[in-house]
Amino acid sequence: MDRKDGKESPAGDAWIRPKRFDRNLVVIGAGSAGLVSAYIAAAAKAKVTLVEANKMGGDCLNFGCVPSKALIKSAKIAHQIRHADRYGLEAPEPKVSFSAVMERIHAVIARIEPHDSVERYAGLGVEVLRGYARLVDPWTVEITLKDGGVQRLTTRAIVIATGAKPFVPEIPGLAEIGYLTSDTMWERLRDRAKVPRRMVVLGGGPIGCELAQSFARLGSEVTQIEMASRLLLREDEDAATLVEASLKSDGVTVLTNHKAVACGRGEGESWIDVDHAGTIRRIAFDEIVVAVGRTPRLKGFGLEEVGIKVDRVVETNEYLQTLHPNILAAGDVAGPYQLTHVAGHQAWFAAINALFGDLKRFKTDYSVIPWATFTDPEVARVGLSEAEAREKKIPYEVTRFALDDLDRAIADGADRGFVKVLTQPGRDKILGVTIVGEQAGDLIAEFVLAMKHGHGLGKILGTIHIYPTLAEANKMVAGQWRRNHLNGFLLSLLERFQTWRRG
Ligand SMILES: Cc1cc2nc3c(=O)[nH]c(=O)nc-3n(C[C@H](O)[C@H](O)[C@H](O)COP(=O)(O)OP(=O)(O)OC[C@H]3O[C@@H](n4cnc5c(N)ncnc54)[C@H](O)[C@@H]3O)c2cc1C
Ligand SMILES: NC(=O)c1ccc[n+]([C@@H]2O[C@H](COP(=O)([O-])OP(=O)(O)OC[C@H]3O[C@@H](n4cnc5c(N)ncnc54)[C@H](O)[C@@H]3O)[C@@H](O)[C@H]2O)c1
Repeated sequence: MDRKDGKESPAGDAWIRPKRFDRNLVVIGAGSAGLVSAYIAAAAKAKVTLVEANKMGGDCLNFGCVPSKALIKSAKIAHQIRHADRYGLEAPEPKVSFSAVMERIHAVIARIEPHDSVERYAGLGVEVLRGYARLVDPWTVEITLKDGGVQRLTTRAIVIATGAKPFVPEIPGLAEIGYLTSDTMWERLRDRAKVPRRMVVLGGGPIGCELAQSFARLGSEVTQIEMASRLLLREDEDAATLVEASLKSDGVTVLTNHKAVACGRGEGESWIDVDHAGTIRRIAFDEIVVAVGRTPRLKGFGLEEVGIKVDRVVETNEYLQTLHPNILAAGDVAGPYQLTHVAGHQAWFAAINALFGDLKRFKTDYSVIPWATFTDPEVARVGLSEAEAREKKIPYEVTRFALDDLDRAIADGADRGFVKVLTQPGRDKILGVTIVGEQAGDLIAEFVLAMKHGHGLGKILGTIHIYPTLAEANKMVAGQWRRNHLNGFLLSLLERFQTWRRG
């Protein structure tokens, strides 16, 4: 094909498409999206190169899901020790060795590292290059290798899986005083013997809430600052309210409707000024963690140079193709979600469409996407929230089951929370589920499966659940739905029948 053949690249007239290619696929970034894309390509017998500039495993393994969940576990145990008297045990103030907590976090990362290692992927048939990749044209990737040297590869297709990084707002003085983000905190706090005494967590999203609660439980005085009117804006208010109450009971000072306006240092300590309805308040701290969202890594590796728009995310169609159909994107860099399991889900579509898209393409399926925020209580969701249903004007009915009515939750002292199911009016078809409670992220799996395969609440009600488990909450909510929809006419007929049978 010569340069005038626009079939593969409508924007590619300025470049000459190679006649032959070194690779079937080059994947840029070895996080969740890149690893899965490369693995699928290798499984499909493609010649695939995976390029990683920093750490194999990307953000999830090194700076995100894995370290944060390891931190949450230590914090939860500290919390359980502190409140052991609720279970008839002595409740000493836990002695936290913060350096040991941090060491454990790094040990957990090290345990999981082999799953994402160069060796593992080489064994699966993926060539892994450590270095920084840059698009030269729609079919050529130049890699500045970590060990020195530059390598150019021509490739039929490219998957952009460069992820996202913490967004740092322009607050006067913030850069000068020094701040932590999820990218830096795990190394920067690694050798601290003690947990920071006073911490500010900027942001009330999932990252801010998980970190604020964990540090409070480990002994920090935490102030969490959120400029919106409440925490966890993506979730329904009833769910966020329970999380906020829990954070407060753990000692977090939650400041909603507070906007950070300036930072500085004076009299030996750092401070942040927050504006609440026109009143400025100063908060002193030892460490500040900025957790106000994550921005896709879009710049500096040639996307704009090949004409791809990079306003917010890499612009793709429903097949994850950019304006060059042979350049696709997956994971945080593509959006619309920023979740490891969605990155992996998209990766299948990106890899298959990259390799076979000119023969058959598959539309990315976002119909049933679950997620959880791992605060205590956890908040898990799949499908519509009430707020979304209202906004989209989708008719719905709500059925709730409160965990303080569930035997196992009562026995475990885990009775804060609820299961809330949205269904189509008059039908058991599930539109969305929110679960707040212990292990909500695990409990929701049953609803994810039901929604994925079109099973309604009736099917969940008809399924045996082990007694006594937290999972029974799912059946309970289905039972509640059934009771709400009993047929009055049928019931009165039954009553008359039974009366008649008694003679
Ligand atoms: C604190 C925290 C907690 C989180 N917790 C959860 C959770 O519990 N559950 C969940 O589902 N998600 C969670 N997430 C989100 C999750 O980490 C991300 O959604 C996921 O890592 C996205 O994967 P990705 O492959 O798109 O990007 P990444 O994991 O960011 O990988 C992209 C990789 O590309 C590399 N790269 C970038 N540019 C180049 C280049 N030009 N050349 C070569 N390499 C390049 C980067 O070095 C990086 O390693 C959390 C995130 C954070 C920060
Ligand atoms: N358990 C999980 O699945 C999990 C955990 C952590 C992160 N993540 C992913 O990472 C993404 C990023 O999370 P996040 O919590 O950083 O971002 P977010 O966008 O979810 O929340 C950021 C919050 O910060 C607030 N904010 C923004 N600017 C502010 C300012 N200047 N001052 C005060 N508040 C400000 C926003 O109003 C918002 O509520 C999430 O969208 C999620 O997809 C997932």
